[in-house]
Amino acid sequence: MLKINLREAMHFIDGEYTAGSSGKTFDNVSPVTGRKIGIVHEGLRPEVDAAVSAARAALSGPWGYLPLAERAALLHAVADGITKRFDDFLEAEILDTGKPKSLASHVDIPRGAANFKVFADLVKNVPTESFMLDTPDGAGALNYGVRKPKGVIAVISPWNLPLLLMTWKVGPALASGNTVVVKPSEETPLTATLLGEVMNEAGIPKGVFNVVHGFGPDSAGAYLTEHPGVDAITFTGETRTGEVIMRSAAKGLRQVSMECGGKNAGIVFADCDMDKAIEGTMRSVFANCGQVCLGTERVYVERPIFDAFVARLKKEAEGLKLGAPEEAGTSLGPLISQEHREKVLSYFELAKKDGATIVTGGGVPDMGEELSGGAWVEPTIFTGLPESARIIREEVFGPVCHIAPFDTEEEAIRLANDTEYGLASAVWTEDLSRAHRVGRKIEAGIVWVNSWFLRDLRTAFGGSKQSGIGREGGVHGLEFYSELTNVCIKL
Ligand SMILES: NC(=O)c1ccc[n+]([C@@H]2O[C@H](COP(=O)([O-])OP(=O)(O)OC[C@H]3O[C@@H](n4cnc5c(N)ncnc54)[C@H](O)[C@@H]3O)[C@@H](O)[C@H]2O)c1
Ligand SMILES: O=C/C=C/C=C(\O)C(=O)O
Repeated sequence: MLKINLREAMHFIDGEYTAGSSGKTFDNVSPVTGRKIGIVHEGLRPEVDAAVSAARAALSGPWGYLPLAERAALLHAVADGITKRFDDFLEAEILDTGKPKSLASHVDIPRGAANFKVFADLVKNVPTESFMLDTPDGAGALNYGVRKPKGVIAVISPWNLPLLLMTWKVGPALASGNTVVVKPSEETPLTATLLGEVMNEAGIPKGVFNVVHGFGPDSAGAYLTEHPGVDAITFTGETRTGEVIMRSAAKGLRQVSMECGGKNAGIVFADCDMDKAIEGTMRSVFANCGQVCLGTERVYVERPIFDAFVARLKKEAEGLKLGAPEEAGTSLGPLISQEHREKVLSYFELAKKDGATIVTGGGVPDMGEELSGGAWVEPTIFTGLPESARIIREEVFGPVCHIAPFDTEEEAIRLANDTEYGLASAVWTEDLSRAHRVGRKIEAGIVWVNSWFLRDLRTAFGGSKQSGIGREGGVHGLEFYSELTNVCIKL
């Protein structure tokens, strides 16, 4: 089935794969073994120029004239194409990330398809506003809103859920009639590359979907976000990168959507269902080796159940099976890279220096000869740190949490909110009134009660404070990806 070569990731520009003209490449390295698995062509200004030109031209080509129902049907064909090529996407995603096959096949790839279906359906069914205005002559005027595409959208995406997070933006952008230039993370180029093939197979006109590979600064990412031919930028990644991109977007007053970092709290009340709280907290701390922006890095547990909770989480964490993606029973893969492992391990060292109690983990596991070059770390739990410790304040993005006790509901809310981030939170309680009370008081874009990462794509998604700007998902995504014109007709 696979026509493209996963060992040589090319740009996808104007419906064609191309190595570009920069002549520069970089290595794609397996996080599982540390070995080179292929090369990636690096895009510089000429490649970005070509992709943006193709995307601009496509706006006034057949894509620009398609009736909405046909555009939606094409996006369904893209979703079906992903599903048909499920194994190819799985292979590509696993090669890049090293995540367990079970995780990628249940979360990443199905969501890649869903992100096209949901927004294709939504765009057909969302109304726009309409107001009748009284006028002195008594005849009145009719106002109604018309949604139009914004134009060329730059999509800058990260490495942790590469297909899921890229299509989460490309789906609504295309559903709204835009064209896109995607700059996937340099760590994970493959599923975006493969998507080009699916776009062609589905019949998406050339130039509508483009991919340029490369890094951020002085590379494809910076050149794309600075490009005057880009009308809006949607970004997922670190808060500090978001700041740089906002500066680029200021030139020409281009709109941004920012989905950035988090330092999310889990709050476990003594009245919780302990089994649910343990299962959910395990996932929220360790899923994808802790590399989920919505993940819990701070757990606050009501004092009467603190010791029991810590003991159970430790037991579960020690039962996780680290291993290669295809190995049966693997529940935890490696981190994305050696560089990221250095960062995570440096936080472990800081925690130890600050006097943390190591409940479990805290180091590098022995994975045997074959996997010794991979970016492995032990699932880790700390307790006993003051709230001022850096590992409690800064996003680590690894398989680690700190657990602290609390005594009152007010204290738990204060602790959860005591952060410069505001992305997500998970609250564990069987008390319905408390769930509502606490849910509203958490300063975050998303609060889950008795669940985590339970996604309904019609809902608003995004972060408050330094976790982001704006909301995507459902109609909120369509707001960002379209330009609303009010037509006022004097009757
Ligand atoms: N809020 C969310 O929905 C969400 C989702 C996933 C990840 N994240 C966050 O993403 C981070 C992890 O991802 P990452 O390490 O890939 O983030 P990152 O900010 O390092 O990189 C994200 C993307 O930005 C590009 N980039 C970097 N510098 C750039 C520049 N100057 N100009 C243009 N592009 C540039 C990168 O090449 C990459 O494609 C974490 O902070 C995590 O919390 C947030
Ligand atoms: O790592 C962050 C996960 C983000 C998830 C989404 O953007 C989503 O589920 O739409």
